[in-house]
Amino acid sequence: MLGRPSDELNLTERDALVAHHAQRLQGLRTASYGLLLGGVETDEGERYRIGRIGLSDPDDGERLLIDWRAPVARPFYTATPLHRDGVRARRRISSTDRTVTAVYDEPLLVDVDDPNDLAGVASGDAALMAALDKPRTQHMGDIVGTIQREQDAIIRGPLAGTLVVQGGPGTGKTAVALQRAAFLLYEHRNRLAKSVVLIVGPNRRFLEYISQVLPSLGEDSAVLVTPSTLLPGVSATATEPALAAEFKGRLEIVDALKQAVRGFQVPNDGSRVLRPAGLKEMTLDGRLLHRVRTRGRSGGTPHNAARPKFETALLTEILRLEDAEHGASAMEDWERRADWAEDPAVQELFDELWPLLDPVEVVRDLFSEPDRLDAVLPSLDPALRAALLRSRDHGLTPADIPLVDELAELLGDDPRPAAAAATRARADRAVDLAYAQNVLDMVADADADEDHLAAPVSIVTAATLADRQAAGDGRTPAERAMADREWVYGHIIVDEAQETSPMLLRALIRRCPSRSMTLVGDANQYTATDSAFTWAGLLDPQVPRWSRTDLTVNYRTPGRIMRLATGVLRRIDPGVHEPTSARDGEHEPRVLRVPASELGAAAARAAVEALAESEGTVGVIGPLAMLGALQEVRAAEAGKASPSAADRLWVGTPDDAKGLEFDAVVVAVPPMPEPHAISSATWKRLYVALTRPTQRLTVVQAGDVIG
Ligand SMILES: Nc1ncnc2c1ncn2[C@@H]1O[C@H](COP(=O)(O)OP(=O)(O)OP(=O)(O)O)[C@@H](O)[C@H]1O
Repeated sequence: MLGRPSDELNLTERDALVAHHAQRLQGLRTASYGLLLGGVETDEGERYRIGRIGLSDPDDGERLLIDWRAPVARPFYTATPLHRDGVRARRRISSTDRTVTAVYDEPLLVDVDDPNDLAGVASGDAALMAALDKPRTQHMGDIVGTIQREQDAIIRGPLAGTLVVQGGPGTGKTAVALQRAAFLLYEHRNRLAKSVVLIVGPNRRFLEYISQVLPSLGEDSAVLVTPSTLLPGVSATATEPALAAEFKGRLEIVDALKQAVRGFQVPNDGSRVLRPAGLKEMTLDGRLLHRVRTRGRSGGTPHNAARPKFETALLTEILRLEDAEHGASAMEDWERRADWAEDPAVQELFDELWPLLDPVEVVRDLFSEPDRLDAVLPSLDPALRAALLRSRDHGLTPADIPLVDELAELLGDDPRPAAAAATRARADRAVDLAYAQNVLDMVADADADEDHLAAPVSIVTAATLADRQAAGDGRTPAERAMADREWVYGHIIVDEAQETSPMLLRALIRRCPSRSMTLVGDANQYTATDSAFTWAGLLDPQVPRWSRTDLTVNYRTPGRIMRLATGVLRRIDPGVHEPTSARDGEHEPRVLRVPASELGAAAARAAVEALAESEGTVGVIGPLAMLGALQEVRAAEAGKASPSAADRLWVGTPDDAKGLEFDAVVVAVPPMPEPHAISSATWKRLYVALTRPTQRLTVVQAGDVIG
């Protein structure tokens, strides 16, 4: 078969089978936690049980469980007494791991004017309330049992096009975005399992926080990155002034980068003297070099890929000079070119006049060499210029990453090894694809007798298997996507999307040119600059058509706390509409005023109290300057009575806290200027901090800006 030695074939077949079944088993195991979500009874008396995955009886093929994403499961989420969708009763089941903890029955065929009937309907809310009141852990849970109607419409929205989901804090944007990823992977499995969904979150802690959601829904064809880790092999660990970051995020920088690359192509600084081995020296004058540069640039080939074109042009000029000096040569042109190309002096000239460039190095050069920066951005404001310039060994910042990506495009690959490798890869791929199809046919035969295990994880296709085959190391499509800068994803989800700069959006569109994207975020949580954020401002220049849906119910922050938080937001926008809290909560927020010198100690005391008050998570949110002291509380707690205390305590800045939530939150507010002098980004950071709790809030402030 396909000319492979039979031993190798058997081994690979066995590997493919083992990998396939191991993946299926893992999916079934994961789905078995909280497997049964509930069910519906239709007007015709039919009953459907809804589950995390679909299952059929192996003996008679009867459907035992319907996958929550199947169209017939939809009324489980959307039916209400007013819009029953043919359903007369619903049952929701809550469970912890494999134990059922509560059953909520909800008749929908009711007289909505009869209070007795409505009592039954309220038990649907009880399931939601129970879910909202559950203590939080370090990992976000899925909401598959209690998705609300307005959320369901977003989750099941079409794959094509760009969808913006705008919603205030706690409206479930992250939860909905992840459920949507799981839905799309189910609905468009053939396409997305291969092409993979990219999920972009604000920071590493956030990715860790959401990391369990997709696996718990049986999905693994997703890659999770932050804007700092978007590019394989490059990561941004340094920071820079907001002024510089904002400027680098503008689309205008693309022209500057193009100019910067041109700055490396045959510098316009006079003539060069070539000293070939054993021959008379030769002067390459400015006009000649100009011609060579023009030919190298012709056709708009990326810089590195254009190097052979430049070399050919330079050699043509050298031959011409040689002919002029010594008369026409008897040797063939190609022989003479080959001879010259091997001369070390010529090679040195190639490297000097058209160096092969690395995108990271170009970024380093551009922002550490004042002359280079001035050449491409001649009339920069002095403060901005100072903010952009840094030492050459300064680390990359998140705003540099889209620039590195842009430069990678402008530079192209090193042409020499790549050309040969690409041809080889194409030939190998054809063989691997045919081979993988054979293995799959065999797996399908082996599966015929266990059809009931409707695969909860990605179905292995010939291309997928071929991909792993070609990679030679059993990597999944997600792993391959993560390692490939040029991977084109099937769909992109961006969380905290209000922080996306135009340049980052450009880099993301490059990874999904069809613009099949879901962007979730909140304009009121935009903190990168003091300007107001609008979705149209971000999207219109790069996404011709996009639609927007708003989420309006806050499932996290109790009403009592939300009122305090909204007061803060009204300082910058008196007409702002805050989301309505799903519950009012039981604990009034506490606001304590302390001398500035005692702020750290007071926040630490409040954190210890909060840890004692509940079993849940506690977040301490404060300014960067205070974090060291607060981290010490965290360390001290590790040694105290409750073994879980240190694990339950998190400490960070408002920016770190974006997207996260805690059962209890302590916000430390340092001394502030008069309210009118506080920047809008600072007010928004306070708003982010105050909206993180699910139960309790303590504000410890050195002034009186809160309350
Ligand atoms: N339908 C639901 N059922 C149960 N819990 C829900 C539901 N919708 C949202 N939640 C919960 O509400 C909390 C807030 O959700 P999420 O973090 O997704 O909000 P967000 O809009 O992303 O907030 P922020 O903008 O503040 O980051 C989470 O604990 C989430 O699980």
